[in-house]
Parts: sequence; C-alpha cells; structure tokens
Amino acid sequence: MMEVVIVPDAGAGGELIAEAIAALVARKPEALLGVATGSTPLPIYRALAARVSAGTLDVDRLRVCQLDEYVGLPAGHPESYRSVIHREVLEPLGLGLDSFLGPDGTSEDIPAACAEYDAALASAGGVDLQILGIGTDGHIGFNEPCSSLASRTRIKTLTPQTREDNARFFDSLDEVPHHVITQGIGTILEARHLVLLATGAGKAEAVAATVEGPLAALVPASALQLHPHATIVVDEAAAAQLKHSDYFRATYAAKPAWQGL
Ligand SMILES: N[C@@H]1[C@@H](O)[C@H](O)[C@@H](COP(=O)(O)O)O[C@@H]1O
Repeated sequence: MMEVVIVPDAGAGGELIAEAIAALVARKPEALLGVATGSTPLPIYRALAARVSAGTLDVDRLRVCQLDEYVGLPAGHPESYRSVIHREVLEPLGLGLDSFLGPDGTSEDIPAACAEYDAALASAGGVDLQILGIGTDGHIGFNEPCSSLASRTRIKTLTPQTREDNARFFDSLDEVPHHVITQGIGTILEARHLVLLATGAGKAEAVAATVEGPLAALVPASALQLHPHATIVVDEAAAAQLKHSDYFRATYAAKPAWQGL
C-alpha cells in the first residue's frame, strides 16, 4: 500500500529515511540506492553521512544511482546532477565513482545514452530503494505532467515552472537547460521500494493530489499508487491538504516497530 508518514519536520524525515536505508544496507550491503537531487533529500544524505562518520553505518559496498540529469551542461558543471550527487552523496559517504551509475547528459546520442542507462540499471540487479522528491506540479524525477505512466528513461522538455523552480541553482533563468534525461515512470516503478520525501507548504497541493487524487498522468507522482511498496514521508506543512491525515497518523502510530518503513 501507499504508506503516508507525517513527521514533525524535514530533519525527522531525513532521520527516518536514513534509518530505512541503514536497515536495507544491513540486510543487503551491496544494495543499489537511487538518489534524487533538489533541496528536499539533503537531510537524508546528512543523516546517512553522520552515521558513517560515527561508525554506526558501513556503506563500503553500497551502490548509488541517479534519477535524472540535465542535457547539455558541460561535463563537470557544478549543477549537473552527476556533480551534485558526487558532492552531496558520494563524497560525504566516502564512495567513489566506481560505486555510481548515471546517464550521460553530455552524450552526442541521447536516445542511446537513455537506453544504455535503463540496461545498466537492469544489469545491476535493479534499484532496491529509490528516494524521490516531488515538484510543485507533481513531477517525479523530471517526468513532467502528462508523462506516460509506462515511460522508460528518455529525454524530456522542462515546463517553464520547473525551470523557474530550479533557477535558484544557476546564475540566471537563461542558464537552466530546457532538456533533461529522466528515468521514466515505468522505470521508477521497478524499484523495490519507493520513498518520497516532501517538505514545506509549497508541496502540500502536489502531495494531496499524489496520495488522495486520481491516478493520472497529469500528476506523475500519483503513479506511486500503482506500486506495492511506496512510502510518502511528509512534514506537517506538506501534509496540510491531506483529508485522511488522521487515518495516516493512527495507522503509523499503531505500526509494529519491526516492520520499519
Ligand atoms: N529533478 C528534480 C526532482 O527530482 C526534485 O524532486 C524536484 C524538487 O526539488 P526540491 O526538493 O528542491 O523542491 O526538483 C527537480 O525537478
């Protein structure tokens, strides 16, 4: 089922998801962890890094893979998602590029790079746990509204809203690429466990549409309704428009601890 967990704040969400990743690594040290970029998942990466520094988590065999990427940024651009993941995830966890899988956004042949990435994920054994954020318009990865719910990794064009949302990472709006490579919704749904973190009032509408709205390509994150093991972790502000929040709180409060997320 789609489980909704309401946490007091972003830090608590980060700790909870880090705990689930630690439990995964304990039972499968060579797990493949799918990571998302953006501001929201940073508390997860900080919580993981703190465990590694404290010596309570060993991620030496963990593998990390990328959800999406800009097309056309020069190799090594600090805002390419490959660079961001290197900076925010791999380095703090003490992992090298040999632990990393991602599509090549600088390729001359983008369709081939997309197909190669889908094949690489499959031959790596598939994603064990995929961290997701959500766009204000309900996108996951860079699957913008009206993306096919069966889509594979492919090139997409960003909406003006997403380019504006992401302009804060660039010197100006003009520098935000128009095109991206993203795991398709069908690709994302193949991960064994999907964990979406959403924080802040700006995500409340998208979260309500994802959890309580109809399954619809217009709200790509609503595809999580199709997944047998999807967890939505939200802070109070992002949960504000959920009609069934009392039920979600009661269900989680009564959950046996051994089940984890
Ligand atoms: N491609 C990323 C998404 O993977 C991310 O979920 C979204 C939300 O970002 P933030 O968490 O910064 O709000 O931004 C980008 O569009």
